Amino acid sequence: MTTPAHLTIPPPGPLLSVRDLVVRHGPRTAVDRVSFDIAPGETLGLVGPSGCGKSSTAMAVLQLRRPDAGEVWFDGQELTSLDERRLRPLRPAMQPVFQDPYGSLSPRHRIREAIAEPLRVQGRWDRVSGPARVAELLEQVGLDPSHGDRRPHELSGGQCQRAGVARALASDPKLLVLDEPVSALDPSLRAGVLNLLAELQERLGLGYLFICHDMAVVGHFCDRVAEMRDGRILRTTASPAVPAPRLPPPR
Ligand SMILES: Nc1ncnc2c1ncn2[C@@H]1O[C@H](COP(=O)(O)OP(=O)(O)OP(=O)(O)O)[C@@H](O)[C@H]1O
Repeated sequence: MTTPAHLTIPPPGPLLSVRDLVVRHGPRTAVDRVSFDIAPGETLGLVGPSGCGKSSTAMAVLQLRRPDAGEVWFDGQELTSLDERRLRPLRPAMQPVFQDPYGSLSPRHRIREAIAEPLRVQGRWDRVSGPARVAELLEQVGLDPSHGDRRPHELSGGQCQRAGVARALASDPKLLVLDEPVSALDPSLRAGVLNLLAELQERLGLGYLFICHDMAVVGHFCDRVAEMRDGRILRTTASPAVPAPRLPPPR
């Protein structure tokens, strides 16, 4: 039986749509008219040799570095045309997770405080629901409540990266920009963090821009892969239609 035309639901539009993005560092064009889309719940891998412009693309998508040209449509809004005041309320919905798990958390603050900070800054903290939300986030990323009382250097790299993910999730994001999120981790810890990211995506419908130089990881983890060279995207290919098996858990 066919569905009447007036009852069909249109497919959701892209969560992120990047159009002809240009980023220059002085005379050097690091990103040269790059375009791509990411749908809700989708992972786009961005791969390419060192210096090809992956991180510059990520920073420009996040508007942490304003691009020199092009458009970044996120959740229906064009970000490059917004001034900082109008951008501020949109920033929580797109969160970065960087390579160095220790570098993205203040060494002075306990993990619990680091996760609470976005809730406080965004005016979503109260004495009852705040600590409960932090406890829930710790649990969501597979950390014990006791990890919340430690400082970053008292955690392993993998635990610290999980804490960084929990802090990103505290902002209720729709998009995570993952810039080499497991490259600095001991190989035995990588699969655990990647499996966590896959589970969170499934549960929360997050879109991921996933920067990585390890093609084996990219093949397992991404729906589509964009290959970058010299600031340009050479091609975008789909991963195999059959979902790849989950990576084995860490030993
Ligand atoms: N802040 C900056 N000032 C000047 N040049 C920069 C700056 N950031 C990046 N570049 C240059 O822009 C180009 C792209 O760098 P980018 O870090 O985006 O590449 P990448 O693909 O992420 O590299 P890697 O994999 O090594 O992190 C490189 O030539 C780099 O040297």
